[in-house]
Amino acid sequence: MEIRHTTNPADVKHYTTERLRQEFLVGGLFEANKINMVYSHYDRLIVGGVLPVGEALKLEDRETLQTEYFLERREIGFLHIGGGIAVIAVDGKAYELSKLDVLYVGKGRQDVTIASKDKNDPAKIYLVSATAHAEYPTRKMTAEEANPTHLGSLETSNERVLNKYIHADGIQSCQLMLGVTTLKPGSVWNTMPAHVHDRRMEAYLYFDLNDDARIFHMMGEPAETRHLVAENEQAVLSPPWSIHSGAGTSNYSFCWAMAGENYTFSDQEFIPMKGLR
Ligand SMILES: O=C[C@H](O)[C@@H](O)CC(=O)C(=O)O
Ligand SMILES: [Zn+2]
Repeated sequence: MEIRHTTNPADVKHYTTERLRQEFLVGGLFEANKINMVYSHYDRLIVGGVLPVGEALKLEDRETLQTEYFLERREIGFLHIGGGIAVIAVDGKAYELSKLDVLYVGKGRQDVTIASKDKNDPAKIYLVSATAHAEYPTRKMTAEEANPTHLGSLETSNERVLNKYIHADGIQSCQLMLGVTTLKPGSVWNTMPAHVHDRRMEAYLYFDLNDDARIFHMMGEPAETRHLVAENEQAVLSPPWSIHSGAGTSNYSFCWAMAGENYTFSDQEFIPMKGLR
């Protein structure tokens, strides 16, 4: 899989648009019959996309991980982002996922395969994996079970619903946290006021955008902001020192996932508006 190394904020402020995209933007994840993954050295988080249209695809990359099996020292979350029903088999037990369902699989499960139930109606599955030291049970959660939190307002163009799946009060994990935020029609801003959490990195996957829609994803140190222009189904790797906020040309959804220290969703430092540059 592709490896992305870490960067120093003192250097990043000198990056061109192209270099920023090379380091932080991830595209092309969803290709027929492939599991495409990117290994970030920020908290060793792996993000990936799966679009199974044939035989079940096995989760593996021995060349990169140099372990006997993928989850030997890792845990993983799968999020169904659209299309037909997905079938994820974990050591022989099959779980069916529909849109916005999440499946967590803990350390130690040796055989994980991903397929579409109907090859003519393929599923799109996004995955996020972090290193793990202990085993937690495999668990599926639907959006309804994910404890929706209502945030923002239409007046400030950021009315949205935040669903937390994998976190301290939801699906248990070692360090992985994962959820989905969906903007209401007419709302375009996510995560503003912005925040940072130097204890954890974060990865976003933007989805449910039209082909012509774009997200201007805000990143950088609060007083040194930059942006990435993202398309549908592109991911952003957000360093722990960076804000992660976006404005779209329409409403959209995004998956947010975090790994690192402090397994507490509310461990965030909000940036006062006067602190943004
Ligand atoms: O640390 C938490 C993450 O940045 C997201 O949960 C923020 C988010 O989804 C939102 O405000 O809409
Ligand atoms: Zn955050």
